[in-house]
Amino acid sequence: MDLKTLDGNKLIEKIKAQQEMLKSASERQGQRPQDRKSKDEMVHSFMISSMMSQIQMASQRNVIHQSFIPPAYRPSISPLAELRPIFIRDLQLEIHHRGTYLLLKAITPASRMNAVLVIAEDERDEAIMVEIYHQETEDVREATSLIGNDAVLLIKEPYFKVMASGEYGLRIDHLSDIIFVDQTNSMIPTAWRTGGNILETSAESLKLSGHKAVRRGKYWESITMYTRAIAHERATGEEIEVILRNRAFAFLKTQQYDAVLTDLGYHPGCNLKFSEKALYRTAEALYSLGRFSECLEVTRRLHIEFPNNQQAIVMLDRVQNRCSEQQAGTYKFKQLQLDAKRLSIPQLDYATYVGPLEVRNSEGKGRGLFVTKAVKAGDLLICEKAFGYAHVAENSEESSSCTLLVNTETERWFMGGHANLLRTLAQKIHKNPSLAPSFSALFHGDYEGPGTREVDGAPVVDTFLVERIASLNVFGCPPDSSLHTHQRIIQNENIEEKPYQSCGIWIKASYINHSCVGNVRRAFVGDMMIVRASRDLEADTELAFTYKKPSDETAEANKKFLKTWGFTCQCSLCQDVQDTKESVLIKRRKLLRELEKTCGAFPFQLAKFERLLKDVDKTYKQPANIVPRLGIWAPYMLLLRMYAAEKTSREVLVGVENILNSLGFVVHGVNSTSTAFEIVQWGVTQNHLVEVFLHARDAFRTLQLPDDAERATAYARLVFKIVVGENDSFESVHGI
Ligand SMILES: C[S@@+](CC[C@H](N)C(=O)[O-])C[C@H]1O[C@@H](n2cnc3c(N)ncnc32)[C@H](O)[C@@H]1O
Repeated sequence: MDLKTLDGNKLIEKIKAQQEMLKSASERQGQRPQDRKSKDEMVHSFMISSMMSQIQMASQRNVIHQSFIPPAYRPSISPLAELRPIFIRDLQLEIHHRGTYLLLKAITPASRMNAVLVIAEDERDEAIMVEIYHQETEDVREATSLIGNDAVLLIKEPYFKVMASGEYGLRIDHLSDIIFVDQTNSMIPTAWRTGGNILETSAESLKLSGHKAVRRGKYWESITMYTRAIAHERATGEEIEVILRNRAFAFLKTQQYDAVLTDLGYHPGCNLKFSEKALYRTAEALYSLGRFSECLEVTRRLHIEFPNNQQAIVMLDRVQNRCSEQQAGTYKFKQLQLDAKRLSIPQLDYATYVGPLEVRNSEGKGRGLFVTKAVKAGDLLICEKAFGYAHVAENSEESSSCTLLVNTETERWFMGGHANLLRTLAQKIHKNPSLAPSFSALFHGDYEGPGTREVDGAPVVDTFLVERIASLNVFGCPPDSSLHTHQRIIQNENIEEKPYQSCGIWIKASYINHSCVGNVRRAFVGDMMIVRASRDLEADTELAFTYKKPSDETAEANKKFLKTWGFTCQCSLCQDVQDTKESVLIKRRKLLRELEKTCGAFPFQLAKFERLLKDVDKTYKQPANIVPRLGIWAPYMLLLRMYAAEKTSREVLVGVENILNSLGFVVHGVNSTSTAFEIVQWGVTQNHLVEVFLHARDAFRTLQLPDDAERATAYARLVFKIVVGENDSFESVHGI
C-alpha cells in the first residue's frame, strides 16, 4: 500500500473493511468450504500474486504493510506421538484442529509478504495456502531457505481460516507449531522422497556438503547437512565430535547460541579441555547471551592455552569492559554516543548495569522496582541493553516502509517498529530458550501462557504471550542518539514530543511502574536505556517514571492512554485533578488557552501575560511541592527568556524561582545574597531546566556571586545528566 497515494482515512477504511471481513468469517466456523480453488488454480494465482508483490516491493516507497493478529489461541503443546494425522479435505473453517497434525509438501517456491507463504499439497493430492508468521526477514533468512523445493511441513493442530485476502488457508502464528521435516525422517511418504537415499551417503560426504554450504554462506543448509551426518548410523565418535564443532559454527552464525553451547559440551563449571576453536566459539556464544563472567573465564583459558590467538586478545579486552560495566556501571558515554551515531541500526555493544535495586510487590500495582539504599538525584540506577529492539529510521529514505499491526481481538493498532519487535522477540526466545524465563516473567495482564516450555525436546513459543508482554512493556525510543534529540529539544522550545516508532523491551526497566510525577527519568543512547534518579530517594523507595508525559491540558487524554495499559494513575497530580471541581479545571484550561493566544499576539502584552499567569496559579489549591503546577512552568519559561534578554539579574532570578517552584522544587537562596543557592527538595525535572540553571548562573555572575554561579552550573550539569542520561557531552551541547 502506498502512503503517498492513500490518505489516512482511506487506509483506516480499508483496514476496517478487512477487519470486518475477518470478523464475519468467524460466523462460518465449522464449515467445509465448497468453493475452494483447484490445485492448479491455486498455484497459478499464487505465482502471479507473489510476482506482483515482488515488483511492488522493489518499486514502491512509503509502503505500509498491514498485518492482522487473530484472536489469541494457544500453541500446540501435545507431543507428536499423541497427535493423529488429518487431511486437507477434513479441515473446517475457523477451527483449531486440536489433537491432529497435517503433513504437507511445498509445491511452489516460498514467497515473502506479511508472512512466508507457500502452496502445499497433502498425500491426497489436494492443495492449500500456508501462511507462516513471525519468521525472520528476507535479509536474515531467505524464504526459500526456510521452505526449500519439495520441503515437507508438519503443522501441529492446524488453524484453518479465511485470510485477510479472502482466500482460505492455514495460519501459523506460533513458531513451534510447524516442524520442517527432514528428508531422512521416516514420516516422509516414499512418493515425497527426493535425491536418492541420503542415508546411504557417508557421514564424511554429508559433512563435506555441510562445509560447502558454509563456504557459500548457507548456514541453515549446512546445519541440515551436519545434523544428517551426526545422525548417520556409521558416523564414528571422533567424526561426530568434529562435526559438532562445525555445526556449532553454523549455529553461531544463525544466532542459536544455546545450541552452540550444547554442541560444544559447555555448561557452567565444566572442565574446559576444549580445542582452540571450541573455546573461541564457546566464548562468542556466551558473550552473545550476555553471560560475560563465564565468557571471561573461557576467554582467559583460551588466552593462556593459545597465547598467539589474536582473536582471544581482542575478545579479552571486550569482555573485560563488559564485566566492569555490568559490575560497576562504568561507561564511556561519549563513546556510546559516537557508536550510536556511527551505526545505521544503533544496537550497541555494551553490558547492562543494574544498581541497588530489587523487584518487590507494590500495592495495587503488581510488582515494582525499589531502591535498596538511599540514592542522590542523578545517580545511575540502570543502564540496560535492550532485550529486543526494533529500529525505524525517521525522516529519511529508509523510513519509507513500515508495518501497521492490527490486533483484531483487542482492537489495538501498532504502527512502526512493533511488528518487527514482535518477530525479533519470538525468534530470540525460540532460538535461545535459556533467555525465555526472564522475558516470560514480565507483566502480561490476564493472559495465561502455555504452562510448558518444551515439547518433544523443542521450545514452545506462544506468540500471543510475546505480543501481550510486548504491548504491556514496550517503550518507544528515539531513532538516533539521545544527545541529538535532547539537543534539538533544548534548542527549540516548540518541538513537539512526537511518539517514537523505534521501540524495544528493557527487562529490568519493565518493572518500573508509572507515575505522572515520577522520581526517575529514562533516556536512550541507541538501544541502551539509561535510568537515573531525578530526585534524592530514601532506601526502599519505589521507582516510578511517566509512561506518558502528563500536562494539565491533557489530563483526560492521559487517563485514556493509561487505560490501554490497564490501570488508572493515582499519583498526587491525578488525585488532585479528581479532587478539583470541574468548574475550576475548565477555568484553568480557559486561562491557559488565553495565555497561549497572548503569546502569539503582536505586540506582546507583557503585563497581561503576567496577570494571566498569576490567575492560573490561583486555580491550584495544593502547594506546588505536593502537586506540581505543570500548566504554568512553560509560560514561566517564556517569561524567563524575556527577562534574560531585557531585565535585571534580580528579575531573572525571580523568573528562575517561579519555574522551579511551579515544578515542585523547594530552593533556597535564589533571591538572597546571604543564603547559598541550593535545591532542598527536587521537583519534576523538565529538559528545559538545564537552560533555567544556566540563566541562574549568568544572573549570579552579574551579581558577583561566584559560588552561587558555580552551584547553578553544577545543577545545570546534573539536570543534563538526568534528562540526557550522561553529561560527558554537556560542554559540546552548551558550548561551555
Ligand atoms: C511495565 S509493567 C510494570 C511492572 C508491573 N507492575 C509488574 O507487575 O510486572 C506495566 C503494568 O504495571 C501496572 N502499573 C504500572 N503503573 C501503575 C500504576 N501507577 N498504578 C497501577 N498499576 C500500574 C499496569 O498493570 C501496567 O500495565
